[in-house]
Amino acid sequence: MTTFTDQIHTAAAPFWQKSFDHPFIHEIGDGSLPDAVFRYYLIQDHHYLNEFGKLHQRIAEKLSDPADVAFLEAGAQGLKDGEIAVRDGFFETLGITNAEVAQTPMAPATYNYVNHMYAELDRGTPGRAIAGLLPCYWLYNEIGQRLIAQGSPVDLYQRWIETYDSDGYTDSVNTMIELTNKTAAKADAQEQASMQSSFVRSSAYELAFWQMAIDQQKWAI
Ligand SMILES: Cc1ncc(C[n+]2csc(CCO)c2C)c(N)n1
Repeated sequence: MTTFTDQIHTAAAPFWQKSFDHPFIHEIGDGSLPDAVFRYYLIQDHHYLNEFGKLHQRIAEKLSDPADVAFLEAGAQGLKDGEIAVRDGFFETLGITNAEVAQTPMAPATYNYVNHMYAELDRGTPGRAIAGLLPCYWLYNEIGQRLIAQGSPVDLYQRWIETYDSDGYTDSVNTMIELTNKTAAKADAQEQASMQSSFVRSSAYELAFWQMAIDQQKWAI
């Protein structure tokens, strides 16, 4: 049976393929990604992850099923203890200080991606916001699985890849997929279409995020 998430995955497939083929991903794999690009990515991602955690909390406040609330609250907490903490090690390796992070504004692509997810919640529904969170989990898992086979000759990039290929991480992806399907099952066709566009837009923003890092995108012209 085709599930709702199979359907939206197919709708977003061209964006996902472009992420798999993106120079950022290839260069993580072969180790040629310039330090400065990875640094900029990490600083922007720090801003992104902070908002992503807050979004989990905000969505949880609007749901009633205790299991769903618990999963999203654990996600918010897990981000603080897990992914964000792992990144602290990366920051140390690359000499990224809190002051540098604070002084670096969100790049346009980061700002647009984060604001898209808030808009799906505040001007839309919790279901659309959940669909907007899903590419983050799922795309990185597919990228991790593709890259792990080859590995990276650069230790830091290898550690980045391993973050997205652990069993615990794959479990959280599957729970997020289930939550999206459960939410879609309660939605009418119009709401399902809105959930799909939220998912596809987040997939487009994921693609833009790699290029943002390569360009070290800024607001100034
Ligand atoms: C732009 C961007 N998109 C996705 C991820 C990956 N990611 C961020 S939070 C989370 C959930 C559980 O840790 C996952 C998988 C990232 N780091 N940056």
